[in-house]
Amino acid sequence: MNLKLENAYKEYSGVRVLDIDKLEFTEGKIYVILGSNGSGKSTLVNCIAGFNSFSGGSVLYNNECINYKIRNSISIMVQKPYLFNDTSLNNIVSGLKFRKISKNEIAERLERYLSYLDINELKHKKSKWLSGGERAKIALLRTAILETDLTLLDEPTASMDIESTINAEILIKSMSGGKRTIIIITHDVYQAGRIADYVLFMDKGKVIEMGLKDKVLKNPENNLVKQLMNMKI
Ligand SMILES: Nc1ncnc2c1ncn2[C@@H]1O[C@H](COP(=O)(O)OP(=O)(O)OP(=O)(O)O)[C@@H](O)[C@H]1O
Repeated sequence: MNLKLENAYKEYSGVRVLDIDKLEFTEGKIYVILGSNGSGKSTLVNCIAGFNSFSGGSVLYNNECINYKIRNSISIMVQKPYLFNDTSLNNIVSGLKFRKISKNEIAERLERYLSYLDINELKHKKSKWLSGGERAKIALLRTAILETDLTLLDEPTASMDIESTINAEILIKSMSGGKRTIIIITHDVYQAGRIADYVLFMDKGKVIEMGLKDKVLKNPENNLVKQLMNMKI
């Protein structure tokens, strides 16, 4: 898959909160988006996924405008995931059932994906009883199991404990193996170092730095990114 944005922007009441000159995402790579609060990270992924809409500009997926058919190739775990009032397991497979995936295929994917995150005790629990980190694990599995060509993850591990975070990262890396592309938002620079191929840095709606992980994290060009990287503890 290839996703190209050009002059894509989002405005609320005339105020531009997202302003992308040119941005391209390519097949089989993990892109990590870092940046300050309110810099437009969620707006960007929500607009790509169709949860929100760009106010203008060009957004091409494999050289086509994003339409209903293409949306099936894109999945998103939003920042505050909504879980259905059902068991964890039913939440995880809900998207697959909606897409009419066969029972055998669902069983095979469940076995594969549940091996990454230990949710044995949560499987039959109703979502309303889950803790914040537990909800995040179910929401991540529900998104990952769809195996879409493009997966967008908005701070997927923000509420997870240390072990779950590392396991989630192993899952995320396995998802990208081969052709799938992952765009993930995080505030954890070390997480970016562990999983990214490319890192993007956003500020005030703009991408102020983008490049290979080592370049952006160790030798950035933008002054703000330089300052922030020097603040790392
Ligand atoms: N519906 C809305 N109406 C007006 N402003 C909005 C709306 N939704 C988002 N914004 C503004 O758009 C800007 C970008 O928000 P966004 O959620 O994309 O930031 P973010 O980089 O994901 O932040 P965080 O790191 O805090 O999650 C913010 O200033 C926010 O207040």
